[in-house]
Amino acid sequence: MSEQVIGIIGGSGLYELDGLTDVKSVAVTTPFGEPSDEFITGVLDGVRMVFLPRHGKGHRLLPSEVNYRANIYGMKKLGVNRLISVSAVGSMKEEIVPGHIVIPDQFIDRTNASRANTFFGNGIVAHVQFADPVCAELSDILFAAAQAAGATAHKGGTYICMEGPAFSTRAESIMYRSFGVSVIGMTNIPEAKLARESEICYGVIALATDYDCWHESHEDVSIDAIIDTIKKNVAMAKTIIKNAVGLISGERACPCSSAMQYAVITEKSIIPDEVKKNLDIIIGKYL
Ligand SMILES: CSC[C@H]1O[C@H](OP(=O)(O)O)[C@H](O)[C@@H]1O
Ligand SMILES: Nc1ncnc2[nH]cnc12
Repeated sequence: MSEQVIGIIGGSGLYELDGLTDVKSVAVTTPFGEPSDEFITGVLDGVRMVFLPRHGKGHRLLPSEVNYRANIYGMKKLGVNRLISVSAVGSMKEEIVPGHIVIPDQFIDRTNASRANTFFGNGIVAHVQFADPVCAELSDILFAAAQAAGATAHKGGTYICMEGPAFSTRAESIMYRSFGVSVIGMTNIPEAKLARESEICYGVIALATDYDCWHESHEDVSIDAIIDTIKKNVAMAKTIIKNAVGLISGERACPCSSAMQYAVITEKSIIPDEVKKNLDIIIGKYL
């Protein structure tokens, strides 16, 4: 049985985890450049954990500046097989009130800058299935963990990932609502794609912090209001993580762990050695 290692990527307002023992700060080198920060490893209730603040300590990286490839590579190198993203999001539905938790099950990609969101290229081509972009098993656990923490939690929903850093215009916000999305953020889509390519289960705890700018009787989104909502809810987010760790057990039975089995189309004999070496940690077993 392979060891379970749970990774947490902390978004806006979640820059550390509580309750870890045997804590170490680990600098990870990757063929894809620098991760957002050093990884924090430790043990929570007997389970090995790896934590990374997405925007770096002190929140110094824009959503477009985060090196998502290095972050996911680092998680894989440290043995992570289930990865939980904690993210601040705008609510796009009346019933998702700021302070509520959403466990999204779909994404729409509205990023437009050149965020590197694949490990492939440079002589190797792969196309992984992404119809269901999050791990259903992990998402079920996150929902149960949120309910057990006393949160008002919404199961499922679409997270639309915009480029930022400016928030949406009112016309964009109204258009996104017409798509039927539940929440809006700027970070999750590259992570979800890279986690899938790495055969890591990916699930999201999204904390609704605001009503973006579509709601006629609420203030337009501002950093002040977001930080205020995060501060009021950060303890709850940490409880959800702790609950989730307690609920995760055993081998993975989901398709995530073999997602890349048939995804590489390039003839193995022509894949450059350097590329094979760089991808060894990610999908070496198939090359
Ligand atoms: C601080 S508000 C905008 C910022 O917050 C979200 O980031 P994260 O997913 O890391 O919590 C959003 O995507 C923006 O990057
Ligand atoms: N309204 C919003 N738009 C994009 N990202 C967000 N993160 C938190 N609130 C947001």
